[in-house]
Amino acid sequence: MSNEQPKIPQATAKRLPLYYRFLKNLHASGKQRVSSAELSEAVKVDPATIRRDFSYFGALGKKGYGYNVNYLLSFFRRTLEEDEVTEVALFGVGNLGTAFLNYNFSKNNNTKIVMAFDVDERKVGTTVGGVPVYHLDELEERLHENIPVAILTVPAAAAQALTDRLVAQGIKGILNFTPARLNVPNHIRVHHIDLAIELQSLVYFLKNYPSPS
Ligand SMILES: NC(=O)c1ccc[n+]([C@@H]2O[C@H](COP(=O)([O-])OP(=O)(O)OC[C@H]3O[C@@H](n4cnc5c(N)ncnc54)[C@H](O)[C@@H]3O)[C@@H](O)[C@H]2O)c1
Repeated sequence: MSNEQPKIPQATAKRLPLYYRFLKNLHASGKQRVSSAELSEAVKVDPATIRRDFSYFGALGKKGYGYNVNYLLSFFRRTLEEDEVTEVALFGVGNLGTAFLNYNFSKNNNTKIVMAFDVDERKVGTTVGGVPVYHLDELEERLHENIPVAILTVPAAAAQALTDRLVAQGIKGILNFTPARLNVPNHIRVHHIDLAIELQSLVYFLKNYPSPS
């Protein structure tokens, strides 16, 4: 995809996400155009640098008009590959898993849960939030290399054995909502979200570091 794009200097490329975020906000507020002076004020980059940066994108601002916000946004989206969706599999369609399936991540994100697994026969074969639920026995058959991420919302006791199977299947990242600490090879990334610990830590900070006002 990036083959068709002009080569952008690294310093310019680093500023892209900054411009992009600001332009998304502008677009959301209904603005159609923006001047380099306005952009400069918002992202704290001088207008000359902005004009040079934007000339790499083929966006030549018109005097007295500025830049077309839609044009810039579509350029940034292509360049930052935001259109590319990462597919995710979810394991454990219980209280938490069901909530995640019903919450459509893809609305404001570039990830999408495309399949779910459970061991409960009452759940297997159903569709939750538009996502099909398969039996865990079908993991090796269904999970393919285009699904690099797994969300674990199974009971803690089932988490490690499941993780071993996911690793054998070539998973790259795991978002772990169970309290179990997972053992994985170094090349696999695990993000652990422990709501009980987060809540405890919030309460601790409220008690020990009350706000100054
Ligand atoms: N519910 C919460 O608010 C909450 C909050 C924080 C963390 N957690 C953690 O998230 C996990 C899920 O919690 P929950 O409340 O949704 O539990 P739950 O009991 O409602 O759901 C667990 C689901 O996993 C399925 N399951 C069991 N073994 C499995 C396996 N090997 N493979 C696939 N599916 C399997 C069960 O059939 C069930 O549908 C737990 O580890 C829990 O500690 C839950």
